[in-house]
Amino acid sequence: MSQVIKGKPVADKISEELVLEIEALKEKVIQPKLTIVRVGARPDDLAYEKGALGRCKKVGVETEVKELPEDITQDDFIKELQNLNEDKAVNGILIFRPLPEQLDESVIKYVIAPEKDIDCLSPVNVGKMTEGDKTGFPPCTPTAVMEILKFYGVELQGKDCAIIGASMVVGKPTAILLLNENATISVCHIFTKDSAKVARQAEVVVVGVGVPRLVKENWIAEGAIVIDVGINVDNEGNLCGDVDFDGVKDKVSMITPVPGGVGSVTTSILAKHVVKACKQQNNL
Ligand SMILES: NC(=O)C1=CN([C@@H]2O[C@H](COP(=O)(O)OP(=O)(O)OC[C@H]3O[C@@H](n4cnc5c(N)ncnc54)[C@H](OP(=O)(O)O)[C@@H]3O)[C@@H](O)[C@H]2O)C=CC1
Ligand SMILES: Nc1nc(=O)c2c([nH]1)NC[C@@H]1CN(c3ccc(C(=O)N[C@@H](CCC(=O)O)C(=O)O)cc3)C=[N+]21
Repeated sequence: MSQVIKGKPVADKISEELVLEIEALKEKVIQPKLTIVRVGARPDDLAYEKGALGRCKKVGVETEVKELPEDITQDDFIKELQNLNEDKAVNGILIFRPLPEQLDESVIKYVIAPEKDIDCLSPVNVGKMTEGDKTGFPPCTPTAVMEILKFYGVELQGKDCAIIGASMVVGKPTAILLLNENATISVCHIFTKDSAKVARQAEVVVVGVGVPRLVKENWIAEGAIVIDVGINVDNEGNLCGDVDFDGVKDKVSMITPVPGGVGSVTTSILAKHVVKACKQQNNL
């Protein structure tokens, strides 16, 4: 029996908890605030921004979007970021990635204040995540993957997991978070000889590659659990994942849909991280 595991119940549960936490903060006259830094207007960034602003409003996190020109210089960008680091009213900073070419992420990642870095750009947070230090902020999307697996009762200890895609926003951190739950991990990327074979041997498959419906029926073992992180627009203009949902759905035990899966939980995690940052900054 295949179960389509939706993001909404997971997102709703997180949001309900956040509403209570934020009410308690407001009684102390503390207002959590997220600032989004967007350079230019990539459709991907705008889609995430829309979801993020909507979710934050719903739970009571204040938001601000710093929209910067596509051709902003590295020096000007760093000045803007330093202002946000110093602004006491700002608890969380989300910088949309990838940044345009003239901006050097390898420098910028050391500028963002780690305690405000709610999507794991800073090496401090990458290190904390790797060590399993819960005071840090792992990236929101991989955290959403973990929350979905937890919500639907998937036991990870000792499980064989395959991750298809190895970016710093999705694949690599997901591998680390699964490893921290004592799963056994294989990570596939563009140089992997046979990703389908690796996926076929796994009990849990997490996919984040950005290729519409790449993962077909012959990639998936009978009864596997499939988490599809991809958000793509296909040739007909429809939103679709990196997994051929219709092709694999009868073979799996659980699968996330797109839309309505991981993407809908990511924004709740974002709001949750802002509240966590706010509490830490107020020594609560
Ligand atoms: N649900 C959500 O909230 C979010 C969804 N996304 C979605 O997730 C997807 C991935 O995003 P992102 O990680 O940023 O993308 P990137 O392009 O940064 O990374 C894609 C990764 O997949 C690998 N890859 C590409 N093609 C293949 C292939 N045929 N076989 C195996 N590996 C492959 C790449 O390998 P290499 O590096 O070697 O080229 C790379 O590691 C996109 O659809 C994006 O829209 C992204 C963020 C949040
Ligand atoms: N630092 C950084 N972190 C990111 O995680 C990141 C990024 N930069 N840059 C852009 C990409 C793209 N991305 C999306 C997330 C959600 C939707 C999305 O459509 N969300 C819908 C739900 C979609 C669904 O239901 O599956 C919503 O929130 O309402 C789209 C795109 C994040 N990214």
